[in-house]
Amino acid sequence: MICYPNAKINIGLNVVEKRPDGYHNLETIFFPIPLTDALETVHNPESKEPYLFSSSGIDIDAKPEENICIKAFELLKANYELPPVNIHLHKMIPFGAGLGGGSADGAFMLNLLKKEFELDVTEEELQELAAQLGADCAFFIKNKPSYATGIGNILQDVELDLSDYYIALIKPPIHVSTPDAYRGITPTPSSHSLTELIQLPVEQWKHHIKNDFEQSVFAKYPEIGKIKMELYEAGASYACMSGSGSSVFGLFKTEPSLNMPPSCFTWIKKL
Ligand SMILES: C[C@](O)(CO)[C@H](O)COP(=O)(O)OP(=O)(O)OC[C@H]1O[C@@H](n2ccc(N)nc2=O)[C@H](O)[C@@H]1O
Ligand SMILES: Nc1ncnc2c1ncn2[C@@H]1O[C@H](COP(=O)(O)OP(=O)(O)OP(=O)(O)O)[C@@H](O)[C@H]1O
Repeated sequence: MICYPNAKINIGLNVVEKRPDGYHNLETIFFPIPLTDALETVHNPESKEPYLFSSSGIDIDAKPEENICIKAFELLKANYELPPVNIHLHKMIPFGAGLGGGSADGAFMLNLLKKEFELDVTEEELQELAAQLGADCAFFIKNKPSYATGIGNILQDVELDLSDYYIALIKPPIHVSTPDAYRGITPTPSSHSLTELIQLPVEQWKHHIKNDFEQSVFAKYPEIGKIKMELYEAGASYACMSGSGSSVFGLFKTEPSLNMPPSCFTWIKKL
């Protein structure tokens, strides 16, 4: 069986407070986008190993057992009977990008194994397992535009139709560490909820919807802030860094023509 784990963008992100466990409570809108990896499982009854893992595409430079797909497999196997399986990941979503690609692979792996082996596991149970893999993973079980609070794992559906827009996604060759990005922030409660602010026309979002990571990340890596400026200069209705960076996205009414350096990953698509 095959599936296509997709990336997400964060439309606004407010880091509200630091928790005693070291994590942060936040407020964000998760929006799925059609930039995908491919993940395949093949039942291999002859194998003596619980899994055989292979990968292609972008090299993520991790041992198989460090791959979040395998962490998801092991987590499910600790709770349910799983026969031997061959797993192949074709990696296309840049990582260290704030696009949640690793989290998507983990969550989709859980769903794929559930389907392949017809496991009796509810969506709620899958969400709980996913949350153990990473703060962003629970979202990818639902994979619908969502308002997220808590550490990003308390989810509420939101109506958000961006099908009139093109998205341009730019990832410079910079890896932003998520824990470092959180350390760079002074948490502040927000005065208006993002569920209210996304009701405004997209053209007004730039005056109201921000990503709290931008200030410290742009100060450390001015190139990322410059990309956001260039997206506005190219006519973006709204532009924002995704998650803790380093990718930046722009929403455009018409297909943009961009002149980004070849070292940047550039992806443009009608939503
Ligand atoms: C920046 C975001 O992508 C926004 O969607 C997420 O908050 C990050 O989610 P993620 O990559 O799934 O994060 P995890 O792998 O669970 O955590 C990585 C590290 O980020 C920090 N972390 C993460 C999420 C959160 N709400 N507060 C945190 O402080 C913690 O130091 C944690 O050790
Ligand atoms: N399937 C996977 N996809 C991406 N990275 C993975 C995966 N499995 C393990 N990793 C490791 O996780 C690290 C990337 O995590 P990181 O959190 O930066 O990226 P991400 O989960 O793709 O997206 P985000 O930047 O939104 O959190 C890499 O160092 C990589 O070795």
